[in-house]
Amino acid sequence: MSFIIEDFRQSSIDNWYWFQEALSPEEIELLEKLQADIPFKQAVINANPHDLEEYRKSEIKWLPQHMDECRWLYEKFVKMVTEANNSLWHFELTGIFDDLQYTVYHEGGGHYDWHMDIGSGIFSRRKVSITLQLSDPDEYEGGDFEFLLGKDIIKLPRKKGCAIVFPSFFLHRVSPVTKGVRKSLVLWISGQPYR
Ligand SMILES: O=C(O)CCC(=O)C(=O)O
Ligand SMILES: [Fe+2]
Repeated sequence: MSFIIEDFRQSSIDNWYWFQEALSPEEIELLEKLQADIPFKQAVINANPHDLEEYRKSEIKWLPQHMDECRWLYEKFVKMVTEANNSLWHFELTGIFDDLQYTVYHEGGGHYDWHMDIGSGIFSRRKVSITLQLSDPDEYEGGDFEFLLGKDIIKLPRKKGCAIVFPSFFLHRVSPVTKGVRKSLVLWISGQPYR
């Protein structure tokens, strides 16, 4: 009789991780100066492009990986994702396929409906997502970043400068902003399709 020896390492795939102060107020100020020179792009979604406005209403711009001034930001994000991944999931992560996304949701319906960050084609490489709150909770109403886990809606922390790290297959949304403006910084860490 022979036995197959497997590595039965456990993975907490239904759990997330967060950092209370991922960026300091001074670092956020620096980032805001950096992004001011970059133009906004039309946001695309991988769900139903016909419902663009209905599904997602936000302004986005990309902070390029190759821009030297952005390097410190990428380093911080990679460090956070590595810590989260080593603690919870143990996914094979190999790189960053998309640039850092700077996102703005305006009063009067700025939102992003329930979605996963993975999809077919190039989106199948996203494995871990990280979102960083760039706005003071007092500056806006609504605009909650939420997970749908089973039938529970989980509201994530709103504190300016905190970051939430989660598997890219989590269903998540940004509820409509009813007052003020909410901003976020999002990055996806990639690898071969999940393993
Ligand atoms: O704005 C956020 O915090 C999250 C945005 C998001 O889920 C996305 O761009 O995929
Ligand atoms: Fe997302």
